[in-house]
Amino acid sequence: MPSDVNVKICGVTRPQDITAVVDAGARYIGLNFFPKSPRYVTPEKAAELAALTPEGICKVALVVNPTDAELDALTAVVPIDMLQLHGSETPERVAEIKARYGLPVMKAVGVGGPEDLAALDAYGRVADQLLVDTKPPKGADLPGGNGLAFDWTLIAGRRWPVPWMLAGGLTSETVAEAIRVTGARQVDVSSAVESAPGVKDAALIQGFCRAALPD
Ligand SMILES: O=C(O)c1ccccc1NCC(=O)[C@H](O)[C@H](O)COP(=O)(O)O
Repeated sequence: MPSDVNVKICGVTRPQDITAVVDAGARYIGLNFFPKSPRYVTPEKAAELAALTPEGICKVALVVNPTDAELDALTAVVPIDMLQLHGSETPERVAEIKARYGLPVMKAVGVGGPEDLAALDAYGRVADQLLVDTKPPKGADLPGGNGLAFDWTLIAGRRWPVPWMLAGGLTSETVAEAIRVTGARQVDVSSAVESAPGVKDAALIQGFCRAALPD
């Protein structure tokens, strides 16, 4: 197991989730501002969670095709460290948001097949990080957080000029293999560390991080 793996626990909603993330050794938390998500938090709730998050844990704001007004309102209230764009934002919009807010931007790209790999190369030239996630199935309610994995061999050996994070259906049973196949140094999880949609489970978070992080 590589010694420099980082874990992102996405979709924290309660103070005890922050404690679980810290105790498990994860380095990122995802604050979900997508209203249709069971992990959605208001900016006010997110500000409370951010205040409980120690230095050294990266606070990532997850948004989907946000307007400038939405980002203005969010960043005025929540002290975030990174924006995660999880919609159909173009590379030009990514650059625009980076310039306007002066925050690092992680662009999520859905992978379903080899036809999706060119987008990773394009966003890898403008975003600060990539989130390599599973492309949502047709008709899915959510653009992410579906608990579905993609074929990791599609990205085996591929590299981009920016750090990247593997996501999509990872579990404590599969994350070590996913890291081995893809060479990922950062991994992201939401569904598999929940006891119910939107309810993070400390034991599952611990188990996932134990499986992903070196001894
Ligand atoms: O998690 C959500 O509900 C969500 C909703 C809308 C856009 C993105 C969303 N999640 C993005 C993430 O970064 C997830 O952690 C990632 O897609 C992996 O989720 P999972 O497959 O459930 O581990």
